[in-house]
Amino acid sequence: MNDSLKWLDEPIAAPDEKTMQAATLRQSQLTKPPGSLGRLEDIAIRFAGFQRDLNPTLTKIVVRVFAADHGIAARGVSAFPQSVTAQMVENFTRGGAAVCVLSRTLNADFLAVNMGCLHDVSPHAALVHSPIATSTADFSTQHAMTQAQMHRALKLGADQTHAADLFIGGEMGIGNTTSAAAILAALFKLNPTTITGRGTGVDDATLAHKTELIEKALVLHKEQLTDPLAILQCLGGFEIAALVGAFIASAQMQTPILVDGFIATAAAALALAINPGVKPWLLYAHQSDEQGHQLALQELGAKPLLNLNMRLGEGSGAVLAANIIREALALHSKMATFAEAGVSGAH
Ligand SMILES: O=C(O)c1ccc[n+]([C@@H]2O[C@H](COP(=O)([O-])O)[C@@H](O)[C@H]2O)c1
Ligand SMILES: Cc1cc2nc[nH]c2cc1C
Repeated sequence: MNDSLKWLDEPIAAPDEKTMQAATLRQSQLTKPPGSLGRLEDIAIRFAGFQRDLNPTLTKIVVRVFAADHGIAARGVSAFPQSVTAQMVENFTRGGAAVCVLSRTLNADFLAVNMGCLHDVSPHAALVHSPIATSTADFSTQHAMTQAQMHRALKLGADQTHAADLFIGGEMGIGNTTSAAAILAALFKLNPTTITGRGTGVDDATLAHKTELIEKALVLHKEQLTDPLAILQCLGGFEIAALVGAFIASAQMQTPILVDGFIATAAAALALAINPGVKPWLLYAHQSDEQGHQLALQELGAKPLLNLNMRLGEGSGAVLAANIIREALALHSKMATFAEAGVSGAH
């Protein structure tokens, strides 16, 4: 691997088995029929392993929303104009976007990261300005980005991670469901018709056009689509590359990651293909309404926490689902045991 990418291969420690065993025992002693808190029990046990602490908490939550424009969007694959990417970045900095509202309730450490938009964005304390270019190139005719651009985007994403109780990576980029569908089709060798969806809400004709462009791109780049980094370079976006870098770096610093919707899942799939050690640190927040997300989750063997028919992106589904993790951890550490409460155990 190229020297500037060596960090991607750095080993990732596994969550602590001993603490998970102790947490499993504690779950069996809490005042409830065994297993009755369902997946909330597994979440608490996993977090005990993440934090090497029998009483894990969700206090420090880092939310980073990476935004970038896509060359493919000029082909008319979205229901919205490309100018919306930069406009939404302004909305993130002013706190008016869905992910901002949800992050505030959670008291999360929130920042937007401009990875490269067609339109200027005003400086703001809640905005990291890291543009790589004004947009990626149109991947239906050329590589979406140069190798140097991809390396920078991966590193800039990694730079946004910190040791924390949870990392959430969101994205914003008009056209990025086309990029994410192409990535997933290439990575899992799927027929583009099964994985391509309506994104922001395109009509039937635009969906057919979008699918055709992906089919064309997969043929054009065929020879190169043999490893995850080449797939990212040919078909990705700067914000998607930043997510890949952030997911790998988070796992390397033993910070669990809550994956959001369709685009974040494409980034997680690439991160896993690059460094499989990421796997135990990933949790999946929700099944997006984007057609293809269910299939992508299935390919990953991932079981999301929620299905609320959301398809917004921004990290919104993940920030929402973090509330469930917080409650799972509160139950785990604050419920009384049978012995403490004087409640009889099972026959
Ligand atoms: O996260 C998802 O599952 C999701 C599904 C559909 C759309 N989006 C968001 O919508 C934008 C991309 O949609 P589009 O139609 O422009 O490709 C981008 O900003 C995403 O955050 C996100
Ligand atoms: C308004 C709007 C907000 C978004 N947030 C994430 N993707 C988005 C796409 C649009 C169009």
